[in-house]
Amino acid sequence: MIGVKTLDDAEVRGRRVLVRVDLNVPTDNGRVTDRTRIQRVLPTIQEIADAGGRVILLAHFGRPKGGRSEKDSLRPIAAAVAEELGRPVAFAEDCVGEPAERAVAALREGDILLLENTRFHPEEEKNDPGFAQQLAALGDIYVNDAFSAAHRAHASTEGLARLLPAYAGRTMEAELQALAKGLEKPQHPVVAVVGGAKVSTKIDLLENLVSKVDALVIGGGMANTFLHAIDIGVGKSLCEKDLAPTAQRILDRAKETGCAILLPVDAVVAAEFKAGAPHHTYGIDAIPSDGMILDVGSQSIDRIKAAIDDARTLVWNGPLGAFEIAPFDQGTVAAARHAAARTKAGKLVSVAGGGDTVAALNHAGVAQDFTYVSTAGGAFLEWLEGKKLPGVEALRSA
Ligand SMILES: Nc1ncnc2c1ncn2[C@@H]1O[C@H](COP(=O)(O)OP(=O)(O)O)[C@@H](O)[C@H]1O
Ligand SMILES: O=C(OP(=O)(O)O)[C@H](O)COP(=O)(O)O
Repeated sequence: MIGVKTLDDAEVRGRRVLVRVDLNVPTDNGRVTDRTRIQRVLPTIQEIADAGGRVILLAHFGRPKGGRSEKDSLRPIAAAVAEELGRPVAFAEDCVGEPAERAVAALREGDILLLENTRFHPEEEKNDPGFAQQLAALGDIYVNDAFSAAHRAHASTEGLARLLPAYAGRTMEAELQALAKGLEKPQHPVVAVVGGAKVSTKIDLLENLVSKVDALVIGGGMANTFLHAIDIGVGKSLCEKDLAPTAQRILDRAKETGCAILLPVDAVVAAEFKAGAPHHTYGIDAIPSDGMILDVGSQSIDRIKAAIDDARTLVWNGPLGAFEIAPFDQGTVAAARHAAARTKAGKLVSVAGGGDTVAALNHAGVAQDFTYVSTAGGAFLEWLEGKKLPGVEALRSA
């Protein structure tokens, strides 16, 4: 169904397996503050090591622009991976050349090695064929388990798949299966929930969604631009007024495709963007001129829940309000819990992604109840935009 070879098709015993992972995790003074991405790639690493493969992990960290820097070294991440795995992880000071070759040569069956940041070489981001060849020379086969970096056509995410027998790792496989269920071959009706701060970062995404889904819920700061476009006053709310024609075009397109658009019918308004700020719920026609919309109101929440009840598939990106500051998290939390309950009851396939979306679902305490929550930010958005991801395409044509 997903059109790629997986670990089921790979013979790994005794072989040097180059495994591309995404270890681009948040850190504070070298300490990893969220290990989700590390935990996601453990099954692939364990499976290959347990089957007698020699695991060579390839990853980038930060955006060092081709130069070496202590702050972008993967060395501290190797320690975190080892801790999570409960087995040793060797580290090589460079991802190509003598340090890498020496470390690879020392690997026994079942051993695990992490190579230093691929982006310490500018050739990585240029997808330089010579650099990809140098990486390929270190392995016998290639496994890509980094969906969240698959929107980059880099040597370690794309080039390598063209040089070695290439397979999807278990996380990549799960991600592609979930995405196929979410939007590529979903069960209809499909409802998309899109929120977040701005329209400007999600124009392509909204345009793609209105041609694919049956209903689109627009919430968060971006809803204000749509409300402004249909002549509803939004007071001092976040609003990209210059994008009103774009919002109108998306609304017109939705009419053509028969996609129902759900905009807020009421909103929680405060005078300032601050936790616990005095707030009041107004009908959407009556937003005070000095007020700021920070969440959807209770009637809007009921409509969103009803739209979720009508759907068999849900795709979600972006919070419905300023969920980081209470009580403006209520719309997001209520909708997330409702979707989670429908999913647990076996009535909904729910797929969510995006940095703040994952944080919002965790905040609501229901991320584990969704069918799939992607750890990808940019790659998930590009997929929602309907773009082909170079890392995935390379696996498909391998
Ligand atoms: N009504 C609103 N006014 C201001 N900011 C909002 C509003 N609704 C949501 N936001 C903000 O949008 C941000 C998330 O947007 P975004 O980065 O687009 O989401 P994601 O990372 O999931 O794609 C959050 O920080 C949230 O506080
Ligand atoms: O963390 C990442 O991006 P994301 O936060 O958009 O998911 C990926 O590792 C890609 O990194 P990049 O955006 O520096 O190419």
